[in-house]
Amino acid sequence: MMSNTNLQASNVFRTEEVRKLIGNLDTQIGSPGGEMDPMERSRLGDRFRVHISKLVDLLGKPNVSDFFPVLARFDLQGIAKEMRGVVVEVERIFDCFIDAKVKSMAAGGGMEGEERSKDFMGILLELKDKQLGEGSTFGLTQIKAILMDIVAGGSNTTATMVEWVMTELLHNPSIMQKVQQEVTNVVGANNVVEESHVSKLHYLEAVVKETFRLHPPLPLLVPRYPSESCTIGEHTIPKGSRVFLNMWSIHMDPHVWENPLIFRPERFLNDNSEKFDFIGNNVEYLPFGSGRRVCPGIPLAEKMVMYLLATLVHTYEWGLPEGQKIDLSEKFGIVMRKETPLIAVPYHK
Ligand code: HEM
Repeated sequence: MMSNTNLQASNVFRTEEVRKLIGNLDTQIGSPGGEMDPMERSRLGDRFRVHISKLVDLLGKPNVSDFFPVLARFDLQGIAKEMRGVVVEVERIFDCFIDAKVKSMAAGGGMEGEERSKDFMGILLELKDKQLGEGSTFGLTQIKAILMDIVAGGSNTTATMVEWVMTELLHNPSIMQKVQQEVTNVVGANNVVEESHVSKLHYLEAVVKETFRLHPPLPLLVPRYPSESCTIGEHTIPKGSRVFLNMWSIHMDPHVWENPLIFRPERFLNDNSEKFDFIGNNVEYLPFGSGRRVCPGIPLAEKMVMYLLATLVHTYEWGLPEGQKIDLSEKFGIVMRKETPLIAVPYHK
């Protein structure tokens, strides 16, 4: 699903969404936005965002049952009950999306036929229909489970990272200017950013990498359970124990990073650009994890974050609402979000 060919084929959806966002922002020039039209709010996508955000919050909530499994059946904090409620809502929304996709595929896939059916949902429905051999149990339940993984793993993280990068850019106006200059040089002052420009935006890439270092989106990655007992340094890790890797702390290690608390994208330029990639080759920098559980969504996440940011900084000047200051505090959770959401004001250039 994340192959170059498939991502290329789904480019049209990303472009459509980014253009829609710009259309929306054009109506909010000079205002902090945030207030959504009630009709908009009731749309499926908005409901979906609320539920996914709640689901991610619940996943990261400290649960006494994790420490005393014998208490799990009592669900003392009501987390399991609340989670079941959210999952039912999300499943209902998936059902609507699946129905709509089945109808559109039956009708020939819409405007560009083949091309338009090449989104994730289209690929999964095709797999279901292909009957993956004797005894295959790949049905709607499995499709919904995969969608849950992909959407929960992909949407909140991507949105959170765009918000963190914009926060750092507003906090560092000279870096914002350099990014804008780079995008203008590559794209042209009067042209619109296309996804194909993204690979040429090296300074923006360094800004994104530095933001991932300072604000790793999954600060503890996903937990590991060693299948055999092992010894690391002086520590024995018993088989089956739950191991968390604290990437937040590794990304701040002064033995690895000079002045680790300073936002300095230059540390990711030139030779360091390849040394610190996203695919988990360097244990000092793992914003997407590493090994068998490395994030499978890296190619899509990289495209989306870069494309969206390049478009936002190229289309508008940005400021804060009157009298407000940037708040860089983090809110701990499975995804590390901002303590207070960023409210930024777009201005015409
Ligand atoms: C900026 C965006 C994203 C960030 C920072 C991010 C980060 C991560 C990290 C750190 C992990 C855990 C890796 C590990 O523990 O080794 C992970 C897992 C995962 N990510 Fe992402 N991710 C992003 C976007 C996406 C997207 C767009 C998708 C799907 C389209 C996705 C799907 C997943 C899935 C399914 C897993 C679980 C993999 C497994 O447990 O085997 N992610 N992600």
